[in-house]
Amino acid sequence: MKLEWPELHEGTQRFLADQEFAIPTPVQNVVIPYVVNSTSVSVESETGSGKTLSFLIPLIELLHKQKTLTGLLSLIVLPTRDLAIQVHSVLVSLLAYHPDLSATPLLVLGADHSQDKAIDRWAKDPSAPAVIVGTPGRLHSDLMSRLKMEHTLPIALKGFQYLILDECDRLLTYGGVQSHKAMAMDMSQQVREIVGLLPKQRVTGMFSATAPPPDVVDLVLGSEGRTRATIRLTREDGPLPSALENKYIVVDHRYKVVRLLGLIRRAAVRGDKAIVFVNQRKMIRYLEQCLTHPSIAQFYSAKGSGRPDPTLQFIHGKFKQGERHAVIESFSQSGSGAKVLVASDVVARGIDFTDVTTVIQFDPPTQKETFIHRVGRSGRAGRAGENITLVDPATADAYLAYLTQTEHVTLQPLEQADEWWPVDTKGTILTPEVPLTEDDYDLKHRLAKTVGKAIKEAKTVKRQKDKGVRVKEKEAAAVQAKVDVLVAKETALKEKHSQARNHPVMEAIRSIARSDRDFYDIQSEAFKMYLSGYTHHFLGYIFEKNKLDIGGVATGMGMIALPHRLDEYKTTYVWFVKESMNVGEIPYLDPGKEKARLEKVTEAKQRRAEQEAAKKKAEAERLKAVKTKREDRKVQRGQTMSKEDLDDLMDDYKSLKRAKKEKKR
Ligand SMILES: Nc1ncnc2c1ncn2[C@@H]1O[C@H](COP(=O)(O)OP(=O)(O)OP(=O)(O)O)[C@@H](O)[C@H]1O
Repeated sequence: MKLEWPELHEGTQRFLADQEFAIPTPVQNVVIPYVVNSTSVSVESETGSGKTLSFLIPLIELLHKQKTLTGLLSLIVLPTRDLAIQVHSVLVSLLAYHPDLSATPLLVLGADHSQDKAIDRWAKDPSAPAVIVGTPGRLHSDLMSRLKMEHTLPIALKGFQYLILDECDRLLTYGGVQSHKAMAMDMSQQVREIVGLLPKQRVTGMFSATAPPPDVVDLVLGSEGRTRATIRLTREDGPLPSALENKYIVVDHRYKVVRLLGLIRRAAVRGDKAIVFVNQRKMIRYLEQCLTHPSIAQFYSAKGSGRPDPTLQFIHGKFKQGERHAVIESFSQSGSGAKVLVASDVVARGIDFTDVTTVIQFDPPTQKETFIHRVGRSGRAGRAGENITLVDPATADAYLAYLTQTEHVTLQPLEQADEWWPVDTKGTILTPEVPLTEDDYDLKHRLAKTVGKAIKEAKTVKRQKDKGVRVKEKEAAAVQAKVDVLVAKETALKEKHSQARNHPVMEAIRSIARSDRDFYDIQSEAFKMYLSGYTHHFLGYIFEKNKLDIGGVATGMGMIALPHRLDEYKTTYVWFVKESMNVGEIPYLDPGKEKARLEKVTEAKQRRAEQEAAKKKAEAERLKAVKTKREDRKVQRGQTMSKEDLDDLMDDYKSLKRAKKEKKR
């Protein structure tokens, strides 16, 4: 396939020359001519392949073709604000080369009011030519509803030409994860309603690295009588760019954080730019507290390599838009030394970070398509890149097999993995002393099933013996021997498990937890969320809740105690060494917070003491009242006998005597 730019407007040619884009990418090569000729397209093309310009360049060409530009000319819908900002900025740069096009590029985003005035101005006069880039929520419930309510939609849509749905599968379907379902269903409904309002005579472009199902495409593009093309430009042998290397490391939950420090050190030593994808934002908060702590930062230092220590940044969906934008901008800039961004999936799709060399998946993604999008943050536009996915021994085989068979992505073990552990201040590599093997893990699960059963069996035999039931001695001894063997194995394995605690990184994390209440709270929250989030996985048959090594997760996070409420997980075999300290006594480092906490503790103690004293007093009064009542009754009873009953008794006695005398006579 010969790659050359088609005949484009002179402004676009200058833009491409300035960007030094000598030839189009394959997707641009195919898509641009279709759209310029008013053919709707559904495009599936790998991450980083240049889809953005494949829809923006023809937009400009279409605008040039139009005689008069009026109202909303094109609508570009994207699933996240960051992505919308990015696409809007490319559009603005491109339009700058076309001063003769009088279309205003507007950005319509939820929780961003910087463009409110411009949007308001346009909504008041929607015949003004505009191209709108936005996210579904704000477009649907703000802009479109307003135009509908003010009956100006027909004016606004008079000159409408081109609808673009980028990351269309995310916009129109949900990823199959329950926790996100409600939100994503909402988004797809909003998008469908927006599409329903637009003129049927239009060009539509649907773009993603992971196409939605054909019925969803039909719904948007129309199945019959429309000029449309389905373009699939992914490689035959897999959906990922060929320059991407895909690797994995098997790591027990106990060593997951330790291993992450090792991989950050690897990035530092090599001067990489890496993104670490983590499933939950609370875990990101925990990692932020943990990794940026001075006692932990030493473990991933690049000391001795001649390179500076890495810069760490963090991002998740709860960051304010301004902060999010600042992090994305600063991470995108190149600089000396390694950069590591610990991120949630908020930046998994579409964000065009420059020169990301490595993607580390701390957790396997919970949504099907996310793997491809996460990995696609590196190896963009033909550059080299690598993906390192962390898998735990219990799920490794099944997960890797799933990736190969269903996603057509085969991961290779990370070479020289033994080197990539944290270091101490002298530069010595802190390899775990007792790495747990897959066999250990299997054994643990077998023991979980057999030890309890064997102990129960032995108890039944003992009970029968105690009752005098005759039990064959040989059989009883065999049952006991079985118990002894299993318990010995269990003890040895437990010992091996608990030895993981001795790793200096874990000791350092526990030491923070013992002395910093904020850290302890964040850590406990992250742990709880990790457990509940573990089940919200589209591969629930691989990531089974009752097989999760809870004790391992807690140990690996450097926890000193397990949160109380783990009832839900009682089926799991939890091996965890709890520290003897009373966690209620962990202080806040912030003097103000600690003072307030101590005051609260004192108040609570005082309140408890007062309540106790009041209770005692009430009890004493009650007892006293009961005693008095009893004594009163006794006295009362005594008085009645002497006054009335004794007289009666005497009378009875006298009359009896009299009667006897008379009888004798
Ligand atoms: N013709 C070209 N030649 C060289 N680089 C290009 C060309 N077109 C685009 N690029 C660059 O390629 C990078 C990736 O482009 P883009 O963000 O459009 O990818 P994408 O296919 O949308 O990726 P994703 O699926 O992750 O959203 C960008 O940095 C862009 O500037």
